[in-house]
Amino acid sequence: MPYPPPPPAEPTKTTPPIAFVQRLRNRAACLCCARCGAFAGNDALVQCAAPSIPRDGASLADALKELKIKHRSHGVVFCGCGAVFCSEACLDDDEAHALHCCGPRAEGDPVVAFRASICGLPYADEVLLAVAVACAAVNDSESEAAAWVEFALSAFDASSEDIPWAKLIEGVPALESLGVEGLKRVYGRVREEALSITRESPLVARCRACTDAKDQSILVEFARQDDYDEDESDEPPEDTSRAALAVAAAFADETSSSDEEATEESFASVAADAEARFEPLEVLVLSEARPHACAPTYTLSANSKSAPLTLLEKRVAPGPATLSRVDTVLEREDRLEWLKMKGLECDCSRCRFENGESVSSTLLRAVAACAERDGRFEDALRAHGAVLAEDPSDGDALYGRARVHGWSDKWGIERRLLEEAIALAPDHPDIRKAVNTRDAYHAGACSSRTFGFETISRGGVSVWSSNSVVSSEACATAIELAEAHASATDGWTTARHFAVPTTDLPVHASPDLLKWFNACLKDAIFPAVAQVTGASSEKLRVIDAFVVRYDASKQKALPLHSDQSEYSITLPLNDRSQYEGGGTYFAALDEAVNCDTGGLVVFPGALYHAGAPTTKGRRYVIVAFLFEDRDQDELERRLDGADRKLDGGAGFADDSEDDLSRLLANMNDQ
Ligand SMILES: O=C(O)CCC(=O)C(=O)O
Ligand SMILES: [Fe+2]
Repeated sequence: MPYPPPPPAEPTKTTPPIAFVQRLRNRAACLCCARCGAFAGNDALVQCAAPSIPRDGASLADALKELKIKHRSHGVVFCGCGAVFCSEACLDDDEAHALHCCGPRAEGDPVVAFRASICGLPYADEVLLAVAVACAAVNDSESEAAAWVEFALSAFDASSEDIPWAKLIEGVPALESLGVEGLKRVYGRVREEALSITRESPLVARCRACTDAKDQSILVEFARQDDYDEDESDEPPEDTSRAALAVAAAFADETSSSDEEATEESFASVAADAEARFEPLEVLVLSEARPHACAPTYTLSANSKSAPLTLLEKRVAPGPATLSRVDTVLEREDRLEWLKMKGLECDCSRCRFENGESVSSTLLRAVAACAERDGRFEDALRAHGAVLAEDPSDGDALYGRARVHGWSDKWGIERRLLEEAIALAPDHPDIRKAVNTRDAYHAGACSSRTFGFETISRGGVSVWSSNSVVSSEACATAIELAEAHASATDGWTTARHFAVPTTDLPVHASPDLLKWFNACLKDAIFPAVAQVTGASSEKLRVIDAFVVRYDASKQKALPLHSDQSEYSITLPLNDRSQYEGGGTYFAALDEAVNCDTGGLVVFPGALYHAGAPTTKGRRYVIVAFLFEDRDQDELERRLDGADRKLDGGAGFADDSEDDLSRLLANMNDQ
């Protein structure tokens, strides 16, 4: 990718939420430590078990025993009531939990009865959360929870929901001071104010981070059990955890060498849609203090140990730290509707901008940034456009406008806009960097060589592979250059690609490697890609190119993903005798495609693919993201005047910046 994706979240201030809710049978199947919010247990085991375990706490431990998981060795601590903790310390520390815990309680205890009666309610999580908050408040009058409860009591009408609060009070006399009315109010407030925080499924993240071989083999074994998820409820089967585990299975050492076929089978059958099917973890956080904005400056995200308040942008608008009470993806009317239900009105900069009012450039930056984060690219362009209307040489907006086109797969337009941007804001560091990357790679005339390719097709999907495109001597040189550069600098990077980071080194970071690669592009790679895809070799362009290093004892694989490219290539640099496994796995083909040193795999970037695990040794491969710059033709054709008549004479009389923008906008529409 030519740019980093939306800025990596930078935790600036940690504000622990008042309470976490544990969703034992929710769709996301994730458990958090009831005390600190850490994902309970070592990795995914408990989370995986969640769909199949009964909600009432007493049988949780039994259910897990049946699953033959030695959960204690994974650091999970269960309270008999069904609450899960990450450690004994957290269990001991959680005084609020101790208050309403029904673990040591006998069958028929009012608290047990209370839990049993709420577990079927659609808002059971919020009820539990309200109980946790109420308990924390009566336990510690200094706590944030206490202040929050006080607020709820003073400012909220009792909720009419039919929940047996009296039973709870019967079992937890300390709650008597709040009374049924008080508990109702707290609950009502929780429902109104609880903020749903979504984030990437922790399960996926965990699987990704899972490097311990022992854990992996347990995960794999678990993924293969057929009967663990039998669920007698009417709900549709929840197999997302299995899917995640199948992804994890693909990472496992033992199985990929001893029972490769079985692993590949389970991997292929479920992993393709695994990520798409995960519902993100929801942590409900109560946060009355921070004002709402539809393009907030902060977000709350669940981390491994806490829920940090995260600054969304480095260059944020001045003013108070804001959080959004609504999903920022919603249209204005829907947001207002939701806010109304929460008793809030909104007059934030985003609402005003969307209402046609004028908003300062500083605030528009936050509006644009929020739109970019949400993937609302049209909205982002409107906001960048409004900044540029005020100041046509605003570097941030010029860069933002180009970047958004890149993210929308309009790489040709992105290039033109970068050209325009560098002319208007030559000192802007991001624009300069993007232009330098763009200009680094070969573009133009290529050799007319042809290569022997095998086409692997299934269900309308094709991938091409050739065993000899670049010589093995040349490939050995590339490895030497890459390693030499890595040891002379900061080494291999691991965070250049946000969603699926590889251990890699950008080709353009090393002048020698770049020179080597450009010669390969011109002489072999572009002609080869053109040969199989039908693209014009002269119009092929590199979006990004990097040397990836897989190592059986370090990063051995890459999860399923699609690339931001029209075509992608992988070019193995070392001999197959130096490693086992490896190759590019294609979900649609259900096959990992690999080739000899200097060979080439070419595929459409949109195809769902993964880096198959390198199970032994080390594997080097060059990956490049490419596109065919057809827009150049289009631009020339239009500027030639060919379209002026069609445009009724209103077309592109000169190539002023305005006309270029219009032209680009027109091309956008096509
Ligand atoms: O290693 C491979 O074969 C695939 C790498 C890949 O897909 C990527 O880096 O985007
Ligand atoms: Fe990829």
